[in-house]
Amino acid sequence: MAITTGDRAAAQAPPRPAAIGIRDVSKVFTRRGATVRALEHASLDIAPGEFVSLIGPSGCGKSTLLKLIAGLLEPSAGTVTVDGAPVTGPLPQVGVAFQKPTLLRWRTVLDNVCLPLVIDGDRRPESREHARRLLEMMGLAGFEKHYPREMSGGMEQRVAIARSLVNRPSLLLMDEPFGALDEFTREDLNDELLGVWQREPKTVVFVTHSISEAVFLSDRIVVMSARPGRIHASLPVPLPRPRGRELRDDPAFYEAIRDVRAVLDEAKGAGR
Ligand SMILES: Nc1ncnc2c1ncn2[C@@H]1O[C@H](COP(=O)(O)OP(=O)(O)OP(=O)(O)O)[C@@H](O)[C@H]1O
Repeated sequence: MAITTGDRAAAQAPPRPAAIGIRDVSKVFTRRGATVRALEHASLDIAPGEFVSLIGPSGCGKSTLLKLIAGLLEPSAGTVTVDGAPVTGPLPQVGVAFQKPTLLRWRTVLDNVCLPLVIDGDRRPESREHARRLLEMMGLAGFEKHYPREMSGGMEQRVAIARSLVNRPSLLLMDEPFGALDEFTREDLNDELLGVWQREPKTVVFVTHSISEAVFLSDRIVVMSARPGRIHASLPVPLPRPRGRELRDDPAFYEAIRDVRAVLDEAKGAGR
């Protein structure tokens, strides 16, 4: 099931209307008189419900692209739309999860998950119940009253993911959320994330440095090249769903990893 150049071209145009539209977007940073072209002429459509990973060499603009979609940065040129409307700031339908879980030490696990509800002024008991259910889905039933200091790194990250989902975002942006975790914990969390995504379908954009993680999770992998950051290829992942841990022993999984690695090597060359 090799990924061909034809697939790459076809993947540029998903059949459904876009949840995210990135049109000829460039981002230039200026710091102490120096200019960094972080992203140049990036165009990409992401369909509703699609799980897309961004992968590429360090500094190729993955986080920048994610922050542009999140409304945390403004493009220097081009437009970013979410659900058809131009992004001008953070949006209520967008959840974000970053590499550091950044939990509030003085709040319990459940109160950390409920923080976005407090910010939204949502005091409904059913919303708090939803927070409990998310903790359960993330394998943390019984830990509601614990404090972050009593949790491991992997458990803290599970809490952060439950928090990012609590106000039922239709779009979830994740920037290397499992990058600091050991491989076993990362695989467990990949399984749990897919479980939640299958139960509560939503569009996900996921930044990672791990090819196997990107293949396991994604419908499509967008490979970026560096200096300046550009979109090099868009690769559909030809593996059926639902995906469970047995997939990690499947030769088709390794074949897909090999194909993505080859394109990533090509992208690294393109950036030099
Ligand atoms: N706020 C900023 N000010 C100046 N330069 C920035 C800023 N944010 C990012 N950059 C630069 O833009 C480029 C792209 O950065 P970005 O963090 O998007 O890359 P990345 O692909 O996510 O990197 P990594 O894989 O290492 O996390 C880098 O050269 C970085 O130094």
